Amino acid sequence: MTALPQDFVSMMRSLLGDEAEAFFGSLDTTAPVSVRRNPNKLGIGSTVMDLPSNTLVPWCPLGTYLVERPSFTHDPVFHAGGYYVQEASSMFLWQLHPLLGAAPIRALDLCASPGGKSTLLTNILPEGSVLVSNEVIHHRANILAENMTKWGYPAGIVSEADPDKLKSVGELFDFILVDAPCSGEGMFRKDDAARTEWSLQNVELCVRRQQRILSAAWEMLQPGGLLVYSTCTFNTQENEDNLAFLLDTFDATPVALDVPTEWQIAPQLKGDAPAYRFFPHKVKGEGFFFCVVRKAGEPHTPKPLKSKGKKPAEKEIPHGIKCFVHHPERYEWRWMSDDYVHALTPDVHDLAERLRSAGVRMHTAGITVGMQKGKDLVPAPALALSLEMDDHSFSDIEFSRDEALTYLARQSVTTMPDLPLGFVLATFRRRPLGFLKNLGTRANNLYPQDWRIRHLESAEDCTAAIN
Ligand SMILES: C[S@@+](CC[C@H](N)C(=O)[O-])C[C@H]1O[C@@H](n2cnc3c(N)ncnc32)[C@H](O)[C@@H]1O
Repeated sequence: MTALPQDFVSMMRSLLGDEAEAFFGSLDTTAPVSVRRNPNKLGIGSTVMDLPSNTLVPWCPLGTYLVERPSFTHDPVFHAGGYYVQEASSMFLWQLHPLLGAAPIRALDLCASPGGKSTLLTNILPEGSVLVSNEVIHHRANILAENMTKWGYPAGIVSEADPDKLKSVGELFDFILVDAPCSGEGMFRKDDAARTEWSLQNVELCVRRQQRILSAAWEMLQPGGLLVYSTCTFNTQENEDNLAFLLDTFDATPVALDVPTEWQIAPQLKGDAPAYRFFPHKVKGEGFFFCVVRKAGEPHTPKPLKSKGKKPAEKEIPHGIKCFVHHPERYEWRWMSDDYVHALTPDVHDLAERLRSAGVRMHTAGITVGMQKGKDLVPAPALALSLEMDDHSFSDIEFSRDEALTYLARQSVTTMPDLPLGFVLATFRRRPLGFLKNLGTRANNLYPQDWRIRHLESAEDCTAAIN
């Protein structure tokens, strides 16, 4: 590993005093491996969850440490959205649970890709809540959309916008997470490049960017709403100083969390406002900073969207497609620009309309259900992964692990003489992976090209590990 930058070493010595050497030592150790279960798709005890695990992550009941790092790519349950590979400190977000209440809310994850925290949020948001997961960088927004789709949350939107553009939607959200792009000192253990790219000038640049993002977030937060600010860096400029920026600039009050001392999470290094710090010499996880503030005031109902003249006539929704989801009556049914029919709860629909009016690009919204191709109603790949798919609409085929991997690599799969012709759901351990079209003499693999496993040949190395 490249040596730690000298300015970083001096800075951390003055921040940590006696603990500094233990901290530097921890940056030369191997990072722990942890995964977080999708409770809607995975009970305890399957595939990767069968691997030797030493402990649960203390602050998140869905998180488990693994003793070694298997090839997750070659576990079909990973592709089915059964779990997310996430370093443990980030799972601290779970601790927001008691603050979010029971009534449905509108939540925004402003810097969301690849989706670790957004996937976790779907498991702590009150039932009926909408989550907008936003990412400004195009290729990262694609990855986010893929991960969110696989997680299966039916009331999500994935958008791609700079926070300064997104903010024109106004005070819409009851909860906003800003997991900010940062100087990444927390990555010094895993990533050599993080060490070489670090500089004090870059820290300053990050601070300016973070304050711009926080200011935009503030304009989108409802009065009375909660904002979480987090980074994976250690310096105080990007952390406590930005918390102070929030408290000094806006009408914000800090919010404390109940954190048992045995978790070894350190308090803020500067000022009185409570913040939570994860140091790798104290916790089994990466470097992480976390704080919560509340905006003053009472929430208001956002003004209805102004209608922009007469809408073009909507194309008719094919009748049979509504049977593909549970409770079709709960949704507004719309054709969207991806040529798929989407099912949107009224709240998702309202938010999607507001984003559209603000000129924000959306990658997904609600449940992507299917499209009409000639006489066929073609189910969307995303439908197979949605928690709201009504699987009675399809015959299914249960794959062995090798067959599932072949399917996920988008290679040709076995013919299915015993199954009816048409669209068939492919499953592994009863978890849907995607669709095939059974043509009798052959079957078309409908797994999305962009999601396919690209290096199937190395799968054998890890068969023993994940069976
Ligand atoms: C720390 S990462 C987010 C990780 C994510 N929350 C998760 O848990 O998987 C920060 C994200 O901010 C995005 N980003 C970079 N520049 C940005 C900007 N100017 N405004 C908003 N987001 C930005 C990055 O592309 C990156 O995806």
